[in-house]
Amino acid sequence: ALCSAAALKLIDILWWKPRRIEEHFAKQGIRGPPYRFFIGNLREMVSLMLDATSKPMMPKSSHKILPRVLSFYHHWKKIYGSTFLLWFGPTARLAIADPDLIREIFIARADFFDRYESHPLIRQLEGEGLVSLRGEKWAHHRKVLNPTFYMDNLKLLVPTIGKTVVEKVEKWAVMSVANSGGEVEIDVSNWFEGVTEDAITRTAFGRSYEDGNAVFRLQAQQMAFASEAFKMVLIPGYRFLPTKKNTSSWKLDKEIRRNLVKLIGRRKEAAAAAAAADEERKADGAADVSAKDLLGVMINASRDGQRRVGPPQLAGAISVRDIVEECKTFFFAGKQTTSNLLTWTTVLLAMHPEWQERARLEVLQMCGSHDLPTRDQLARLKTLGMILNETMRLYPPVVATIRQAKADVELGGYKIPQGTELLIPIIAVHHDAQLWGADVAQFNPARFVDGVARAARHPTAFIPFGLGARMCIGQNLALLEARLTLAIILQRFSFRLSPDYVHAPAVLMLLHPQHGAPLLFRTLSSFKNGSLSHDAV
Ligand code: HEM
Repeated sequence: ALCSAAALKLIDILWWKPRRIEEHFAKQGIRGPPYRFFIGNLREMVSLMLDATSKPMMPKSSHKILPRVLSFYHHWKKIYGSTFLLWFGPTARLAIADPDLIREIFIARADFFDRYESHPLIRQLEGEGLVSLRGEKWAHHRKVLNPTFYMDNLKLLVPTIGKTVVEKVEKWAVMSVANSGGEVEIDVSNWFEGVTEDAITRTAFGRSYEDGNAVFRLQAQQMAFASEAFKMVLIPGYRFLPTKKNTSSWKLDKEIRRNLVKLIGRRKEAAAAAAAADEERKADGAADVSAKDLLGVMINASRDGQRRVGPPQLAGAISVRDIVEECKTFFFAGKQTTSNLLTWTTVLLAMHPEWQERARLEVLQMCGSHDLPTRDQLARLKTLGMILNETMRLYPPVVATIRQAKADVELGGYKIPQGTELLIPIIAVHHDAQLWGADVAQFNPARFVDGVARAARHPTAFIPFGLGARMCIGQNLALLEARLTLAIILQRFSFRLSPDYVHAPAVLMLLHPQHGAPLLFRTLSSFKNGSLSHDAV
């Protein structure tokens, strides 16, 4: 009897419930591709995606990338309108691209929605940190981690990150001068990852850079195993099987934890010693300047939590496991997002040399041709800011996000049952001609000349970092890093697309160039002439 009850329940989940949900939405005028047993619309989605990514963009330099990048959305939107129902297996997702409804979901009615429950393997990849936490634990972590991303704190990183970028690009200068054509070819999509990894390591670990780097190396390996395992997602319980990859991943997990526990111990000792020295310095009247790295603020919060009385969950103590998970999350959320932004910006500046020239002129006027840009100079690079916004409009690194209704809720007159997932296709909002005008597919940074609020016909038309309380915590860091890196490159090089570049934006979790982004860099004569180190080459 137990068996047949379970079987009935399964049939309900896989067949009757989806049919009821379809009917519920159909009555409200919301339609979509029909549900198919167990797989939902996955087969059509995969086939649309494979078809779209089998050929490059046509015409070659077009920015009309929605049909290629989010082919299933583009395809069904044409048939069912911009609000429609689709099926990720037996899970219903309502696609919503109306900016008024988006505002409701993220701001006015945010209490009714949560981050959706991602697949356990995705969670393993992204860590059980800020991105996936919910409720009180999320709120506590967000409060503890926020100060790390205040501009006053981040600006302390500018000289260190800047120096690393300069050292890295100096190698291009040497190579380009040595090459007969005077140019060097670099696949920037790989190259920028090195830069953003460095920045995120410094933000996370500060003074413990070397140790932090070792932890991130192990996490990168573990992420590679998790991505492999993701291919086996249809085998239930696969991630618990003692396969070779799984056991290696478990071993890595232990090693990461061991390293972090050691590191935390050392940091606690150093903090105690620094506090003692600080007392002495304060007695001498010296100023206290110290960057708050992620690890430091979490260690402090864990100590504060322990000091408070009361049951541990109420005290909100942050455990070593929490710290491990947050490290994973920040590595995951902070590295490729920013390197993708840098990649698309350089690709677009290579495609639009007139904007590259304007950006360079501004950088040279503001920062000079050799000096490391300061944080204040970077903040005043208006043209570069407009270019970054226009890049994120057309090529948002995070193309979509998902929410889940915590309870039955009404949204713009629609009745949404508890548990329904909402798919917000950020990129479709950014490519909507009704919001941006007839030139929506043109790369035109000038549309941002009077600020973001005036660029479109709706305040919620531009959401590359999300919206509301769960908006990206790393936004300041990402933009500061992007301005710094681009300013340093523009000071020293002009660049164009390599003849090998194929314009093929695609989504693999994030928006990335499917066939890489090879660009040709040439050292500027203004830079060569003034630079002793290059004259010597
Ligand atoms: C150009 C670069 C970046 C883009 C486009 C981006 C985009 C986003 C978006 C769209 C969200 C919201 C997701 C949602 O509402 O479901 C988000 C959240 C988040 N981002 Fe970023 N991000 C970038 C860089 C970074 C960096 C550098 C870090 C870390 C240092 C970071 C850490 C996070 C975290 C932790 C969250 C979750 C916040 C929360 O739920 O409280 N991101 N990001």
